[in-house]
Amino acid sequence: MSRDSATRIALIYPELLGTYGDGGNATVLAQRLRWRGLPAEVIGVPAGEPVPAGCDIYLLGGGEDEPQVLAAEGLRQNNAIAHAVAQGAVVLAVCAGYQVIGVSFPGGEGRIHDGLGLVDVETRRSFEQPVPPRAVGDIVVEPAPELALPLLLGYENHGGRTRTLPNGHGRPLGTVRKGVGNGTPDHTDGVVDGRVIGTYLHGPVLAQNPALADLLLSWVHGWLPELAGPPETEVLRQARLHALDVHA
Ligand SMILES: NC(=O)CC[C@H](N)C(=O)O
Repeated sequence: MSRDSATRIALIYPELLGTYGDGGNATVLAQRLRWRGLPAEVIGVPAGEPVPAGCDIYLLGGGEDEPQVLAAEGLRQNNAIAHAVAQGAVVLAVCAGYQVIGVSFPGGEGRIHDGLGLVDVETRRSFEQPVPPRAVGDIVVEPAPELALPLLLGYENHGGRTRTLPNGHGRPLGTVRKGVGNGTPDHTDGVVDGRVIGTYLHGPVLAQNPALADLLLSWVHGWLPELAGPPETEVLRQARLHALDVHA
């Protein structure tokens, strides 16, 4: 079911959660709507500004430890994103953003900080000894079958490891075929709970994975016309999978 009003895409605190170009996820979503003749509005929300209610999609990107703590403190103040999720909004949160939407995460100084509690995951520097090295490099994830998506490609750069709480809601985004992801013994990456997705895939992830972008958009719009490509994306995806020796 499409609608006439512009789809509103909120890009949260890009100066704190924008280190890895994840703001490109907003560009991809807006462009894939416009290519279908549907209006889109990207609303940048600078740190310290109130998060607008009533957006369709909220995007949080990756960041360094201290900016991540500041972002969580700002967002927790009235937890506008949690209210929006309760109204049906979609959230895509990457890396630091993923950690922030969870229940708790470590700051650079090692102290544990509260997250937004949108998903039942917790992040620590490690759940095992010895503490594993930082996860840096390419990551390929086989999405959970019910998502009906092709392989997800990206890169990761994080120290934290993230696990689902006992009896927590949500399921992993998928199984890691290359890389680290959540860094848990089940070799998963990310979480999906309702319309909220967290993942360790940077890239920006939606540029390399247009099918994931369209999944998020379908949660807003229902059915959407098929939209191929752009063709170079598929060429680059195949080249990357070949270089990583990962087969679909
Ligand atoms: N790339 C990131 O967003 C890093 C997240 C977090 N600061 C960590 O290192 O685990």
